[in-house]
Amino acid sequence: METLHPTAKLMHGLQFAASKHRTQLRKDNETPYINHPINVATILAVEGGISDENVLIAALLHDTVEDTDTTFEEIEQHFGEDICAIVREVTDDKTLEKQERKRLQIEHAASSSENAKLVKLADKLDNLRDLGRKAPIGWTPERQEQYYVWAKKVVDNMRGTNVELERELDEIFKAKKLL
Ligand SMILES: Nc1nc2c(ncn2[C@@H]2O[C@H](COP(=O)(O)OP(=O)(O)O)[C@@H](OP(=O)(O)OP(=O)(O)O)[C@H]2O)c(=O)[nH]1
Ligand SMILES: [Mn+2]
Repeated sequence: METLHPTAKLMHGLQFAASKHRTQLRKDNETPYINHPINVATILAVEGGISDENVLIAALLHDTVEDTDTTFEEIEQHFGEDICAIVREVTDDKTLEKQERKRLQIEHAASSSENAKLVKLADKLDNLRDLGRKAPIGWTPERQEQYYVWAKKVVDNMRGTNVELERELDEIFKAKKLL
């Protein structure tokens, strides 16, 4: 793995994530799940101006452990400990109650590494954009509103990380009268 050049490593991340998420759809029940990790990495590169491949690859892999059978050992084996550390930081512990998981995201956001904050900001931005386009099946307007309110609390604990991404997030919060 270490011998791969940066673009090859990026392509491997894309392929690994696509393979792991291959059977999954987003909660709109029509979009292939992999679109989301691709969006998160693209937001970082194109909108956030991030060129650090470790961050972009971590973005591609960010939901593999949380939402598929992927283990951190596998990530470390294939992509090394730096990328694995970022993925670890942005992975929720799914054995916890949902309320506790949501609370911990707000808390952990503040003490996260800069790289993990970047991935988390882009993750929130893509999820909020998705929500604005088409809500997940079964989400009531109240549930949608709650997601915006919670996402803002997470984002508020990561301010000062990336001007462009925070500006995009703030436009969304302003439109929802949360800012
Ligand atoms: N807006 C939106 N979200 C969808 C869709 N499909 C899947 N998701 C995922 O749903 C998660 C948010 O749903 P919740 O009910 O709040 O959380 P949960 O899945 O962890 O229980 C996000 O997970 P996450 O990536 O782990 O992010 P986050 O929970 O840290 O924000 C998001 O990626 C979709 O079509 N639209
Ligand atoms: Mn995600």
